[in-house]
Amino acid sequence: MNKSHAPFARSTAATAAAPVVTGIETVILDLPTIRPHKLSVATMNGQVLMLVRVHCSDGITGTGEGTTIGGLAYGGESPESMKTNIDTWFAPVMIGQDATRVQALMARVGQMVRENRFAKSAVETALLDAQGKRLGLPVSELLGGRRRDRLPVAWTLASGETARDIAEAEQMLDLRRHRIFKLKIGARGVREDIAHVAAIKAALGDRASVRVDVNMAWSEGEAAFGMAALADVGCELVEQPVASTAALARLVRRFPVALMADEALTGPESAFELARVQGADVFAVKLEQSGGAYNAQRVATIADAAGIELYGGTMLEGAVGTVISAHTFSTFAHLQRGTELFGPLLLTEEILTEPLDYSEFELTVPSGAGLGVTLDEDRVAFFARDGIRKTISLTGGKV
Ligand SMILES: O=C(O)C[C@H]1C=CC(=O)O1
Ligand SMILES: [Mn+2]
Repeated sequence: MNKSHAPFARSTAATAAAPVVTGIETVILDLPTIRPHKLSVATMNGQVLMLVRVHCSDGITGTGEGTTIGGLAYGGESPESMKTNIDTWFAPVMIGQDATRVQALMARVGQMVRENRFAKSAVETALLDAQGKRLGLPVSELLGGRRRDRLPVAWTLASGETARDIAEAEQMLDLRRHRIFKLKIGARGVREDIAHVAAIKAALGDRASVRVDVNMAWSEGEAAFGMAALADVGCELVEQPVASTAALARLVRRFPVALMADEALTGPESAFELARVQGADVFAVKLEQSGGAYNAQRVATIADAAGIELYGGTMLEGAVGTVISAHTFSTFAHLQRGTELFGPLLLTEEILTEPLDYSEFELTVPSGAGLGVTLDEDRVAFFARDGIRKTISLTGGKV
């Protein structure tokens, strides 16, 4: 080997100096939501989080999260499959490896685990959290450096009832928490949905921006009719009305309303294809869908190069998944459409020792080392599946 390359030739295997991964733990949490959340693909009556902890030989532990929407209703992974796959397949590949070389270690995982973007995102988050704590730096700085400390946050109106959605939007405006609203449509007929959007936009007027997410429920014909009608009632953006990229490309720019890709966007390759066929005005970038923070940054770079706008999406993650997304979106060169990082606010329970700061329509990106948040271990133990709560209910409170 050429000696001059020696410093860069270190494998991910353990060296005397570098801390290594010593253990990986996973846990599933079942958390209640403030109300049912109705999407065209599923109605969520609670949220399930998979937390992963990566322990390292220097005593540092990093935490990551894997979360889905409606179990398997949205994609090929569930919190339970992530837990099984991390325990069974990721852990043996990672244990004993240099914990400080996050990208090299994730490449090693990638050689042994072909798919499983969500689980990879969770594990990469934990490695980044640990490395940030080790270096005393926020994860945003490991990702190239934040460009902003605060992110605008949209709220999703998805109670399924127009009047209740309007009341909820008014409450959010009063609290100065959200002024961008995403309406979940597609479960009902197109005309009924348009009337729903029109009523909400008419009630909120210029005080708020209104967008919709169809979650692929429409045919191309319904989408053509629906997008024209949505433009007429003052909706400014339509998210993933149809499933296919080819159909998105036929719909884009035909109507005076922006078209955003979500489900069609599953990482850099699909981002490149969407850009190539000019299939969207906006990308909803999600860390889990992209396969982690670095891949989300690659998606954002492709969008920038193609003149596509960016929106920071969510898989309705809890605090940990939300915060890694916030760190990553804070590094994007452009974030024209803001974010929807409201996941923790949909849950009735706080699992951090200090809640995230949502104020003045924005979320503050934490500035402490690593993710910059601390889990409340008692709460985690309480909500763990098969954990304390179950023990209490089985024993009638006598533990
Ligand atoms: O965008 C989605 O499809 C999923 C998610 C994001 C916000 C929300 O309410 O649901
Ligand atoms: Mn969506």
